[in-house]
Amino acid sequence: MDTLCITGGRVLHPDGRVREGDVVVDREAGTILGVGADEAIAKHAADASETLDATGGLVIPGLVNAHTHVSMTLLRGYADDKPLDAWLREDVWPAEAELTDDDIEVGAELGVLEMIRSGTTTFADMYFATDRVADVVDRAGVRARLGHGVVTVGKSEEEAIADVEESLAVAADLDGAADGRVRTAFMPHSLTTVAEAYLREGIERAAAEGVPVHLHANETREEVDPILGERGERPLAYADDLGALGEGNFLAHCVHVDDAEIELLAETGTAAVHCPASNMKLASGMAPVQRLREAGVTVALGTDGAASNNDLDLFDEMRDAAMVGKLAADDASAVPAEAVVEMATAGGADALDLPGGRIAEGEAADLAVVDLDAPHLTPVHDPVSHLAYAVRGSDVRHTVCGGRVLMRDREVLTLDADAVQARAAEAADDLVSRV
Ligand SMILES: N[C@@H](CCSC[C@H]1O[C@@H](n2cnc3c(=O)[nH]cnc32)[C@H](O)[C@@H]1O)C(=O)O
Ligand SMILES: [Zn+2]
Repeated sequence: MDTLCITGGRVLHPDGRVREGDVVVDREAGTILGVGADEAIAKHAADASETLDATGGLVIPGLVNAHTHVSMTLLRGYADDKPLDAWLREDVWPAEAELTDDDIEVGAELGVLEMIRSGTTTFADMYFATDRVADVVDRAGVRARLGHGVVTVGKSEEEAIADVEESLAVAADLDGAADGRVRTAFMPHSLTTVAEAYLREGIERAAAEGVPVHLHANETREEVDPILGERGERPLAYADDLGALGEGNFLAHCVHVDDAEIELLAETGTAAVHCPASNMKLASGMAPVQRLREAGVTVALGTDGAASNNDLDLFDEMRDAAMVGKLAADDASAVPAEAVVEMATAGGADALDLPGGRIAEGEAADLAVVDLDAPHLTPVHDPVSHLAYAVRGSDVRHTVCGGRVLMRDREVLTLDADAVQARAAEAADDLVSRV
């Protein structure tokens, strides 16, 4: 059998425990054959076609970045220190109006490169030129749920309809691309940037095709108040009425949600993607992560775009989520280390309804090996604590997705890192000069 064996390290199991052992992967199926230290595993390890050394390291599920705009890497550091509305209208949207499809592809390459180098194997992306992002996912070997973001405010009826149609068409056409590693969703930007008629029709048609829905929701007070004022109902009651809540659907942010809205998410099986760095940087607010989890809502983590973060390192998100979660709950025991690790792994895979997120027999072989042999990670009282509070993306030694090694000893094998960086820097300079 064609196997990959990750040997000599410790393994993070789905129950949150860490044990010494090897992970054996069926490279053809892309799934995990076995985990542990018994004789059968040892025999597999001896016969492996390919081996990754995890000595002194910790094998974890590949991380899941459940909300980003990956090509926004080109706008990293372009506009900082503004609230969401002004940031979008004054800086981001004018720059995005100048983006070419080639720019989007180059930005996606840069973002995916950064994610592979920090142990992320799976992401959800809302942007445009989605076919170009899908090409990058294909080449780079990662997994993604992709969609075309719809905005109708400020557009003619014709343009608005075209945007909705594009999002539905992209969801139908790209689903299953990259040998099934690309899945799709219908992605209206938010409840305030897409007019009701378009939301209603688009969501209904997506649901009829079994296509999931992803949007920004309850991110800022400025977004909640108009809905409350004009409709006399909370945004998630409106979202429910539109059919946007349900199993397989996932909402970014959920910062300003009240108890009834949390209950709605839980009842309908809608997942929330917490983006703590973006929420802090744009001063959007603090999401009630502890309360969401206690209510039984699936909570995942997202970086949001690199222009509001400003990186795509999920280890930062884990740390930020734990820190701001405690502050928001006024309770140091809220959002503990094991919770953020779960959110970045199994929670993300569940929210996106994609394989991965758990190291166990039969699961997708999406893995990262974290090197624990570093001054900032010494001593190791509790590896899970380190994952949440001390590990950085640059501590990731190897990254594997679907049984394929994407990074070995910090060398990315599927993308030419130097060329990607050079192309992206040039494209970003060009872009800014056109704005
Ligand atoms: N087809 C749309 C594009 C929507 S893509 C998704 C959009 O979300 C924007 N975005 C990035 N981060 C955030 C955020 O935190 N909240 C809301 N929007 C964001 C991003 O810049 C991009 O314009 C159009 O023609 O404008
Ligand atoms: Zn976003």
